[in-house]
Amino acid sequence: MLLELRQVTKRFVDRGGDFTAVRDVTLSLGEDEIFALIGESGSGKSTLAEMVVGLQQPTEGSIHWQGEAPGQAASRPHVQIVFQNPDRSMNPYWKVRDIVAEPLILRKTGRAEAWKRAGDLLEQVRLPRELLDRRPDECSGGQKQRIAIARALSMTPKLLIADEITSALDPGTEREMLALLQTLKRKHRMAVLYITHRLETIAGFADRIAVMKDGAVVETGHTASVLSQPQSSYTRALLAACSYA
Ligand SMILES: Nc1ncnc2c1ncn2[C@@H]1O[C@H](COP(=O)(O)OP(=O)(O)OP(=O)(O)O)[C@@H](O)[C@H]1O
Repeated sequence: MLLELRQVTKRFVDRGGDFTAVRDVTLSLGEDEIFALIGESGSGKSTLAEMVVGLQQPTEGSIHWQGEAPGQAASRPHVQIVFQNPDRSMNPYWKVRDIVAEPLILRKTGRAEAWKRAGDLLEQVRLPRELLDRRPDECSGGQKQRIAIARALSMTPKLLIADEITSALDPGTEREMLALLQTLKRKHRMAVLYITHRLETIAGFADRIAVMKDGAVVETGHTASVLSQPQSSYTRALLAACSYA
């Protein structure tokens, strides 16, 4: 297994009191699988993802990476996250070539080589090299998501986390994005943790899914069996609310 979460809980404490965002979650992710995390807004998906990346620490439980001692405070270039709003991770004044090349330059790749790799990476996410000279506001939302993926790929991740990356895209662009993620997963032999509130998007895409409600995983299994024979009443309700009804 690439990654294991064992009884992970995250509690936030503020003036309003205690709030448990993630509750006793145990999950594992294989080396080249697409794992979808499904749940309504506020169910704890992003908090879980942030713990996997290391942006948040679990209050209880532990996260184990293959080949890494538990709790080892390593920087993790091998896990990259792409967010719903690509503008969050892009400097609006920079050209696309600098946005995609930045992680490489920070890791001491020479500028000329990093720019060349930026062009290759754009091709991998099926964008024309002409985009290298544009700024983010001259690109569409779907193009910006692909640019964010290209930048993440520059770190050759073992795990790519996609947090609601298709939520703002039209259905056709969303389908293209999912097909692209499948191709990239195979080419780069990486795992994908795909986070969404839309159960209807993951049939034929994700290998396994976990359904979250109020911070807890209420059901997990192979996508086809969860969709055809949901065990939890909550999953059944989600299915009934979308086109599987
Ligand atoms: N830093 C924080 N302090 C206090 N509460 C937080 C913090 N971060 C998240 N929460 C709360 O934890 C809960 C889970 O949030 P989270 O963003 O993980 O949900 P989500 O399923 O990703 O939702 P969405 O799809 O809307 O992004 C929410 O109720 C949120 O308000």
